[in-house]
Amino acid sequence: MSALANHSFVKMNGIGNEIVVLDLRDVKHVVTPDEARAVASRVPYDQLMVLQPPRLDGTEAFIRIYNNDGSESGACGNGMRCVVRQVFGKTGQASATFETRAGLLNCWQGPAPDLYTVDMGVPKFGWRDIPLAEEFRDTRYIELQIGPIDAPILHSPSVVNMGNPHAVFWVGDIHAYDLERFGPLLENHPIFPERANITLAHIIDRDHIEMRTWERGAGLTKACGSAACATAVAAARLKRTNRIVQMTLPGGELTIEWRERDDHVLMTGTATFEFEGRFEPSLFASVA
Ligand SMILES: N[C@@H](CCC[C@H](N)C(=O)O)C(=O)O
Repeated sequence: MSALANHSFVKMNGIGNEIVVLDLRDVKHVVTPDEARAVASRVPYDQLMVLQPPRLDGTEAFIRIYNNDGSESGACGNGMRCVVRQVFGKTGQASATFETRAGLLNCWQGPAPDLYTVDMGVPKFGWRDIPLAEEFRDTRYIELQIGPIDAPILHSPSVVNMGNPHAVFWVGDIHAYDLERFGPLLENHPIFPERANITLAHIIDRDHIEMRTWERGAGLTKACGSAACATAVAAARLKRTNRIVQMTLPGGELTIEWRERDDHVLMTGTATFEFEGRFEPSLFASVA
């Protein structure tokens, strides 16, 4: 029987990004892609955040992040705020460090009781780090377009790795494009050997950007925290915004700071508890 049978979980959201938090620190089990998909079929989520026993001194947990298609990601900003809220609520801590595939993440209580800040680390811009399938010396804009060659619909995205790959297309109206149609084409474009998260972003002014994202492995979501970080950094890199910006996403607001002194990206926003449940054993009956 699956180790997840009868195990409790918590359903949350990070400004509308649907998150399931599963604390497996007391169980020696690595969730399989089949199990991740089985969970998504019963408790629909964008990301499943699994807490495993800590591997390093001074960390609370090693976090595995699953998309609802069963693939794994190195980063999930909104999911991390949900994990942080759960852990702080249980222990009374006001700060903690977690390990993910992308490295160590320091997290702390934000400037108001319902706000949580995650240090998302240092963005990477090298073409091999994104990763891209071919060399681009300047990743502030890369040559990539969809639509007719002489009248492209979307073109010249900025690319950033924020623990996961992101492409940001700069547009005048984020609602004027069929992201559900173009998202999968761009996510799976051969230029992105590990696929990519695809964002449409509109710079309102030097302190404010609005955006929406088609997520790798999860589809259209109400919010993507790492995409908000990637977009803020890409805009500041183009000198079009300041290093602290307000990000408006379909599900809510995030504040992103690309810290001057060490280039770390700090993401601040809310995390919302929805309900707690327990997995029925039958859910995993046909799972390897
Ligand atoms: N929603 C997340 C990002 C989730 C991971 C992404 N789909 C990927 O595979 O890279 C966030 O808030 O950052």
